[in-house]
Amino acid sequence: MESTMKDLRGGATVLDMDPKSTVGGGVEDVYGEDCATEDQLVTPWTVSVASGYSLLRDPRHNKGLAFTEKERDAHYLRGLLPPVVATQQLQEKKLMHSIRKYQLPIQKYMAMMELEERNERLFYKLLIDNVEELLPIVYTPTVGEACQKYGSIFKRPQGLYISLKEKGKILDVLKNWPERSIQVIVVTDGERILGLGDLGCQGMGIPVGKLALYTALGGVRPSACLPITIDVGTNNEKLLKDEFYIGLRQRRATGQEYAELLHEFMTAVKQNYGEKVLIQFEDFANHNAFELLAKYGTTHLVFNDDIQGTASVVLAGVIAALKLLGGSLADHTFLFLGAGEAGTGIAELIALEMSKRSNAPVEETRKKIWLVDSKGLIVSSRKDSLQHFKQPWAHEHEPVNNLLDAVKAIKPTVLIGSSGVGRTFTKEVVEAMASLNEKPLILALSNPTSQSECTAEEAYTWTKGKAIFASGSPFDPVEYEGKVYVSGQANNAYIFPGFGLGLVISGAIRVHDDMLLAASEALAGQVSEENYANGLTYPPFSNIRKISAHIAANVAAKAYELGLATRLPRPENLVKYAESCMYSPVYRSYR
Ligand SMILES: O=C([O-])CC(=O)C(=O)O
Ligand SMILES: [Mg+2]
Repeated sequence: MESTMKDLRGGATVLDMDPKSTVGGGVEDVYGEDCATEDQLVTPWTVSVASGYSLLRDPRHNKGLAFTEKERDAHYLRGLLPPVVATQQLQEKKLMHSIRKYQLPIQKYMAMMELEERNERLFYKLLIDNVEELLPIVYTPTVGEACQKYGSIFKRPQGLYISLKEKGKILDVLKNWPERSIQVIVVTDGERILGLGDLGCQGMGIPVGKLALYTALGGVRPSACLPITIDVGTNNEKLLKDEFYIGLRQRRATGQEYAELLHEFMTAVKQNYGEKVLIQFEDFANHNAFELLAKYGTTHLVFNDDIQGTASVVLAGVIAALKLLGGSLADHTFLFLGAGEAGTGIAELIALEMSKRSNAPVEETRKKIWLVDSKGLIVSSRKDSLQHFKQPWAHEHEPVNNLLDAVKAIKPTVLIGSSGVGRTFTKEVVEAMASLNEKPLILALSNPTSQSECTAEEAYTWTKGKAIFASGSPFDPVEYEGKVYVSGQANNAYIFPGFGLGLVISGAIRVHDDMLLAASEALAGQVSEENYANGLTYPPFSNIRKISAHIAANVAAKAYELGLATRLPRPENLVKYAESCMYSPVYRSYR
């Protein structure tokens, strides 16, 4: 490869990245990015940038003060930067210092988004090195607030907007995106953003946040990630009346009009990116979420994070919790508050795992699992009026019309909140769980924090420290009677980055339920004795890249076993292979 080439006519510069460079980079970094993408990369090492000035404004390549003297000479940067040359470590220190000075999480969020727009590698360096501190900023819960305020926060487009106006032209819209070799798309239609409801076009914050985690936690390179918001209108009256609303000002299209737009989108994605691009559905309302997954699950590589990702992370926590609770999976009785995507998705995956472990048909194992919705316990006498996804859970029982009575009647060992409605695990409900169980397992999954079924403090104080508790949004440690309780975060962020990486590195063409079980087993396997000793059923996020590599390896192994993997030959050591494929945010040096 030639060293730096310059087109003297326009002062243009060609960034010829040194694949063996160790100056701020490393062999692992450079080869790492390549191996996950071999057959899809169209722009390998050489990238044209118009001038030194535009190099500084290109977030993918900008290094700010970290450009070396040699690079400043070679790439027309002389005089465009102050004299000092800083290391990436120093830049990181400076930025963390200034982010920590902000009082409000939303200010930190905006500072992080600005950084992503200015210097992508530095953004990921911060996020990876400070994951426990910054995850609640770029992701749940702050991302929820960011979506609510997206109209005023929004500065530059961070993904693709496909609205009803683009009907008939979606393929052309996809071609407007600058990157060609996309591996993961996260798409929302904004109808059920976390537990915050219909935020229409402002839901874009969610695919952007999820994909930042794909890169930081799962190592999928940023240029292979594409956030998409499909705008079919919104039924949120407040947004419809807001003069600054950024989306289509109409009520949601439904029925055939909706289905046709989604179908055009799904077809265009496959046509433009091939059949190995992963399409992750995120925060769709129940009816569309189930329908899209069923409709496209057999023709596309699709994954619904709220149904399948949440199910896999909760199953992992339950498997891990068996060490603390005792008994086998089938010895436990589960009660859910919420029978939507998350609730029924989790219930089905637990029933499936129970069936595999105890060699019983899934129709039998489902009977260990009960769901409560807004009308009370789901029982057989309600069957005819139930939506199809609730019907498998309509067991024989007399009607029970509230959660507290359901707890008393069913006597669950595990209570799971997935309703999207906050403060529904009342003191009476939690106390009832504690009176029934030596160690009640209580999972308050709804997001963001305002929608959590109860707080960590409530769970520990109301059970007098007996509960094993985890929540979808993070809570600080709680002190109760002189002891500190640290709760786990049962959030699909543990699963989807590694799960997606596993699909990508194996070249999988379909998602299979057994891959979800494989991901759960891998995550549960990462909980250490020390974590258990602290009452934790999830490992800390500080180890997430190692965790993701294990999840990816298990998922890829399952893809090979099921004949769904296309990348051959199968690497022998899949954990090592997954690790070697992960994006590193360390700067590259330019010759
Ligand atoms: O985004 C999160 O934190 C988890 C999730 O998918 C949801 O709540 O919809
Ligand atoms: Mg979600």
